[in-house]
Amino acid sequence: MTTDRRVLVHPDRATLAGSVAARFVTKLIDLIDDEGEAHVVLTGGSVGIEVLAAIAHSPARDSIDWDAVHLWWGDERWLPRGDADRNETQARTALIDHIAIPAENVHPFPASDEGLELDAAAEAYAAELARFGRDGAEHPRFAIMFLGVGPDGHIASLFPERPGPLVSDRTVIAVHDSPKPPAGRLSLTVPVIRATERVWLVLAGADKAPALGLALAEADPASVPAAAALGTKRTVFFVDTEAAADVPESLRTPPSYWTGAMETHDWMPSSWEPSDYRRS
Ligand SMILES: O=C(O)[C@H](O)[C@@H](O)[C@H](O)[C@H](O)COP(=O)(O)O
Repeated sequence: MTTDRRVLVHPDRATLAGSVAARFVTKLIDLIDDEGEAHVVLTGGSVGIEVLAAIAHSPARDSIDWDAVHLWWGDERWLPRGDADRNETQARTALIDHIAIPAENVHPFPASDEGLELDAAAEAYAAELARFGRDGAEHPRFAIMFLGVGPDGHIASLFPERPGPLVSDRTVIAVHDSPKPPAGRLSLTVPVIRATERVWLVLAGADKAPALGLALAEADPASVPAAAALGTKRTVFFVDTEAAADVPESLRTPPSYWTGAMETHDWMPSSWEPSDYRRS
């Protein structure tokens, strides 16, 4: 586990989404070359879905061997299959419907109209995770996990001052009283997030600035769940200038650096690192 966090600041959310998409495509190609497969966790939320749409628009997306990719979700809203507010539905519309990924490689959470109660649905998803765990692991080895961040600092459906961020004995929880609608939700837990190799947090807008500042200051995860988001290899906050308002100037990438950068991202080698800044 590394506690190293990086903050990459982009001039606006469109540039942010394009930058993350470009990095995702190149990283995924490398991961599949090296390891033969990659398990990826998607997020709901506006920025997370914009990233997926940007991946769909990347000319390089067809260079990915999607047969080797498994898609999972960090959380889901307890709604009927196909509901426009389900994270799964939005991800399918933005990306999955446009790529040649086998249906069995897509692992959505159960939906509310499939005959399960919410708690049983959490257990069912935990069982699906365990089916792909190697050597008795409770879940697959996740190569990349996307996470959105709420203005209150929540990630996935782990909300501040609720039991969720503190759960450590399960991989999946049912949330019955989410402060963000709908009330019913399913979520991966912190131990799964922290077992992930690369945690990529995507956030934009001035209302996210306090949460970002507190997460970087390593606030108590019970109050700021985003502070618990750490990957075993890399933790990156992809943000826009508005969300970065509370990030010290010394840690920010100058917006001018990014101007025009999008035209070149699609073909940049995966070893390319923008002028990101480490915290220490
Ligand atoms: O189902 C959801 O709502 C989420 O997965 C949630 O954790 C989301 O990612 C954040 O609330 C950020 O959402 P925005 O980017 O829309 O602010």
